[in-house]
Amino acid sequence: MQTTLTKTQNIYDVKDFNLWYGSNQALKNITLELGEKQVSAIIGPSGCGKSTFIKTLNLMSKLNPSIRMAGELNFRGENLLTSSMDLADLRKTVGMVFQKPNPFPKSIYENVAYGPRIHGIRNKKELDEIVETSLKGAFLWTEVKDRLNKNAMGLSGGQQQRLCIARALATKPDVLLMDEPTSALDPLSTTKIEELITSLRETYSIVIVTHNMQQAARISDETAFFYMGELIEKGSTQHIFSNPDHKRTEDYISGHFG
Ligand SMILES: Nc1ncnc2c1ncn2[C@@H]1O[C@H](COP(=O)(O)OP(=O)(O)OP(=O)(O)O)[C@@H](O)[C@H]1O
Repeated sequence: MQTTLTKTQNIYDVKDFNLWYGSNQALKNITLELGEKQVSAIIGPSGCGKSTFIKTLNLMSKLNPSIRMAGELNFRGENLLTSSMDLADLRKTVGMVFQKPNPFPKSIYENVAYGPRIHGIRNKKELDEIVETSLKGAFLWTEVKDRLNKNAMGLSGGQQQRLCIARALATKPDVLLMDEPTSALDPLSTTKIEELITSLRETYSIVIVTHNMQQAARISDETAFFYMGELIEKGSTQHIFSNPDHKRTEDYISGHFG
């Protein structure tokens, strides 16, 4: 469990947020704030809406035409549901890492340089610097610095996931969304990613969906518990794991259901 940081401001302020897949309502009246430069964990049983929620934070949900959203999804004070913010700009600021590592079938270098190139950086020296800084930031540099031109698909699963984190860091985001980033990894790779998240928390606001209670307890500052599309409670991780307000939260954390 992380020591509490002095909270400067909230990066997200979600109010009365609802989401439907066709006629099926997956998120119901969600109201919560997500703090800047801290790790916020989203937990809850399968199907409670965790992935749906995290995907709305960079409007990935807009890719699915059956989805309808209502309410407020304020990012730095701007409601993403009504704002004209460019989606590419939003996704540059709000990076995402998925459950299964998904590097491009290109070289390690090209995976990291891809985002900055799309955003107009052409200078080789500048790209070299971004690639090195991002790989260092993702704790991968020493393992790959001598084979940057080798295909990323030749890396181990854990290395691929750290490469995906480096790829997200390369566009200099403020927020990192991580949807079960370690569920496909072995325990050693999981530990490395957890250490990485703890180090990134100094610089980035991180939101992580996890099924792993110990992981949420180890790395997050705040935890939100979702159940059947509703937010049951959210608070400091210490509070949620030691003395939650709701019995359902306690039952879930103690393994009585889910
Ligand atoms: N693409 C989709 N189309 C229609 N319904 C969906 C879609 N994705 C999710 N749902 C529904 O939305 C609800 C929430 O699903 P979601 O995947 O967000 O839950 P989750 O908590 O992330 O689950 P898990 O822990 O199993 O990944 C479920 O009822 C699910 O069936």
